[in-house]
Parts: sequence; structure tokens; C-alpha cells
Amino acid sequence: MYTRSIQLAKGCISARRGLATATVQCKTSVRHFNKASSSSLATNSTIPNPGELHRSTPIEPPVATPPEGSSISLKSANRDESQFGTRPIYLDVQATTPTDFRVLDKMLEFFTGLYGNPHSSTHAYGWETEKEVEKARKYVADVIKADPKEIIFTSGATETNNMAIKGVPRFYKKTKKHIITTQTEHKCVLDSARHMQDEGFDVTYLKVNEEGLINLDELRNAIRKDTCLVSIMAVNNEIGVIQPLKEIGKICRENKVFFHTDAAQAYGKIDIDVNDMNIDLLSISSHKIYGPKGIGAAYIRRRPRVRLDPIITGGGQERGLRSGTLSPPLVAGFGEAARIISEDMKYDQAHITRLAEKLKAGLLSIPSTQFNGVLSDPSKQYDGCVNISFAYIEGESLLMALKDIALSSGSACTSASLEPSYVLHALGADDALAHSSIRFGIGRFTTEAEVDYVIQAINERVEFLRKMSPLWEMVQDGIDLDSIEWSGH
Ligand SMILES: Cc1ncc(COP(=O)(O)O)c(C=O)c1O
Ligand code: FES
Repeated sequence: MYTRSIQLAKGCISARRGLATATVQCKTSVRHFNKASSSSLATNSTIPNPGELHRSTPIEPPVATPPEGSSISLKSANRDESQFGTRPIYLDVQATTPTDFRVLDKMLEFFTGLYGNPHSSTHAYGWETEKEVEKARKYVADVIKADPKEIIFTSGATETNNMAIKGVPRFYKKTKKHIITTQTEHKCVLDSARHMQDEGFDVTYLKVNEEGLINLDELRNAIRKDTCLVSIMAVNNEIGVIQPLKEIGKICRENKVFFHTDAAQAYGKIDIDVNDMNIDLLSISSHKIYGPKGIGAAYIRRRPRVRLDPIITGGGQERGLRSGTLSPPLVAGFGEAARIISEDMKYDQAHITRLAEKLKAGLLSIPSTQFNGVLSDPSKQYDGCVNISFAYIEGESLLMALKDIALSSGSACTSASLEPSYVLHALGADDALAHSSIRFGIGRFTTEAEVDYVIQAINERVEFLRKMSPLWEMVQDGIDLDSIEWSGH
């Protein structure tokens, strides 16, 4: 057995409050991790501010040039600086979250002692691992008030979305031919829907309003006799909009249509009760909740029972719905992440809301900025996703000028393309505004010092870039840009 010089699992709720380097000693290696200070919340004023641990020099006065060779020094949040060098502040938690060290601690034993195949039913190695898998299944189910039997482990939300959007219509294809989804879904939902169109299904893509919300009457009107599935995401990954799940679930149940929701960005972040909301299928991703990558789950309702054609067939694992040997380290890590997020949800929410409000206020005080998402009703906006357009600046130029902050102008899988966001387009944003948007993701380990730094850095760099922008100069001179006839070359 390996020894641990620290007990990570207990009393770690204040992880974000004070990071100190601790050592976990395994049989073969010694690795460094950031460990929660054992100090209680009450004494956190004496703890070095975590943000200070990220930077060895104070914030610079306004810079006149982009940060090439900047003297601001940043240390990484979770890596050994001596080995990996300094890295930017991480504000891209919608793309992925850092693995919580309590999760890692849970996973380690599955690489050493607990290596049995959880599907081996003839010996103790299989039984002990299976017991851990079932524990994890319960933790994952508890977050959304589901029965553990309704949880199927998959490789992540992409697989689960494929499973739901392809699997349900294929099963009911003799009588049902229609699917409803929205224009602002994640690419893996839209792509699965297009795939089903190629197989002969009709797909309705619901529009959203300028805040990103669907219209419930439009949903009601779109439902046909042969509709088998409505797939509407819970929290949008680019703008954080929360769709009215309970109302959608009610409409679907009344019309006897299955309701699937992609909850990759919502699970553990907002309250979800699959029974109260009449959700029939739900997609979960472990790496969005501080768990390992490469694992996720499908919630599939048993009563009334949802049937689907599995995408991966074989040994019949996971109730025949997803064959293949499970990865116990990933399952257990995911389970631990779910257990922690259930326990810490209120604390995480309060922390994230406080920092997000500060960030939003600090950025929206910059002239000619626009918040993308819901402003009219805070209950319909997930605070941890702050998407802002900075008019008269290209989002990509701003990102280039912000090398000391890890950000994205939208989803991770489209971040290599310079196309403006299709989600912002669906909200009615013009190309210029869609091009100038940046998504700021705040999570469990984001610190106030990081937010302060980001506010100052963005203020400086936006001012700098606008000084170089002829459009900005014209606006300052009182010229109405809409009145200009641009030549077309
Ligand atoms: C809304 C949404 N759906 C699906 C996914 C895909 O999840 P996974 O990485 O687990 O396949 C993501 C991740 O970016 C997401 O944000
Ligand atoms: S897979 Fe995460 S944004 Fe595309």
C-alpha cells in the first residue's frame, strides 16, 4: 500500500481558501498537490491569499503594450512550478475544471490495490471493485434525486447526448419520426440531430429570444403526434442561460413525449430534481464538476420506462445500454466529485455568485460592453458563466492580449475556428458583437485576487486595443457607424 502524508478527504471544504503545497507519497513516486489549508473559514484572514500564491509580483500599473514579455509572473494552480513553469490564471471552467485533489485521492487506490474488473462476479477482486462502482453510482444519482438504477456510466456528455438523441428515436422509429431541439445546443447535440435527419427523421430547431431562452408556446406548437423526443439543454455552455426545465418537462409529459436535457454545465451547479421536473433522460460530464475526464453518465428513467437502441453493444454491461468494461478509477473519481458537489453545492454557489457579481460589475463598467445572457431574471442565469462583448474589439485580439489569463471566446471545441459564435448569432447578435465576446468561467477554485487581477487587466487591455481601433476613434468623434457605406472589398 502507498502511504499518504496527508489525509485529503476530510474537512476540505475550505479548499479554495488557502492553498498550500502538500505531498502525497505513492509507492513509486512523490508528487506535489495543492492541499486545502487546515485552517477554518473563521481564521482565513491569516491565510495567505491564494491569489498571492499565483503571482510573485504585484499587479502592474496600466500597460501600454500587450503582455509580451510582461513582468507579471503567474504560478500555476495545480502544477509543480519548478517543473512546469508559470501559467496563466484559469478562467475557462466551462471547458473543463481542475480535478479536485480529494477526487484524485479517491482514484489512486484503484491504480494499486483495487484493480479487479467490476464485472468479474466469481471472486473478491471483482466484488470489491463492483461495490465501489455502485457507491459511486449512488453519489451520481443523488445529485439529481434519481434512483441509482437509472444511472448508466458513459465516457462523457458527448456520448450520452449521442446515446439519447440517436438511441430513443431509433427505438421508436416505427411510429415516431420527429425530434425537437434548439438552435443553441452544444455541437454534439446538433450533430446527432443532423445525423438523425440523414436517417429520415424530421428535426425542429427551436429559436431562442435575445436572452437565449426558448418560448414555451413555440415548443408546445412544435410537438406533433409523431414526436418522440425533445432535447433542450439545461445550462448553455457559452452564455450560462438556464432553460425552464420544469415547464418543459410538464409540456413533454402532458404530450407523452420524452424529455432529454444536456446537463453537462448544469449538473451540481443548479438544483435539478428529475422527478419534479419530469426529465426522462439527462447527460452528465464528470470533468465539469472537478472529476476526471473521459467519464460521464446518462440518467435514463425507469418509470415510465424509456427505451433506446444502444450505440455501443457487446458484453451487455450497464443494463445492456452501454457495453464495455467500466474504468473503476474514473467511476470512483466521478462518484467522489458528485459526492463533494452535493455536499458543497450551496457553498460553491455562494462563492461563485459573489465573485461573478464582482467580475460582471468590473467589466460592464467599461464603456460599450454588453452582457450576453439573461439579465431580466437572475434565476434564469447561471452565475459562473459570464459572457461579455467588448464592442470595437475583436475577441481574438483581446484573447491574444490576455495571454496571462486562460479564457475562451466560446466553446472549447470551436475555439480553434475564427467563426463568430452560432449561439450568439441565435440570440440576434450581429457579427461584430459575436466576434468581440469573451466567456469568463468562475469555479470552486477561483479566488478573489484572480478576479481583481482580471478586472484590472481587461480594463487596461481593452483601453489599449481601442486606442488602436479606427472604429472606436470614429465613435468617439460622434460618427454613427451605421450611417457609413462601407466599400465592399
Ligand atoms: C453543454 C455541453 N454538452 C456536452 C459537452 C461535452 O461533454 P464531454 O466533454 O463530457 O463529452 C460539453 C462540454 O464541453 C458541454 O458544455
Ligand atoms: S466539447 Fe466542450 S465545448 Fe465542445
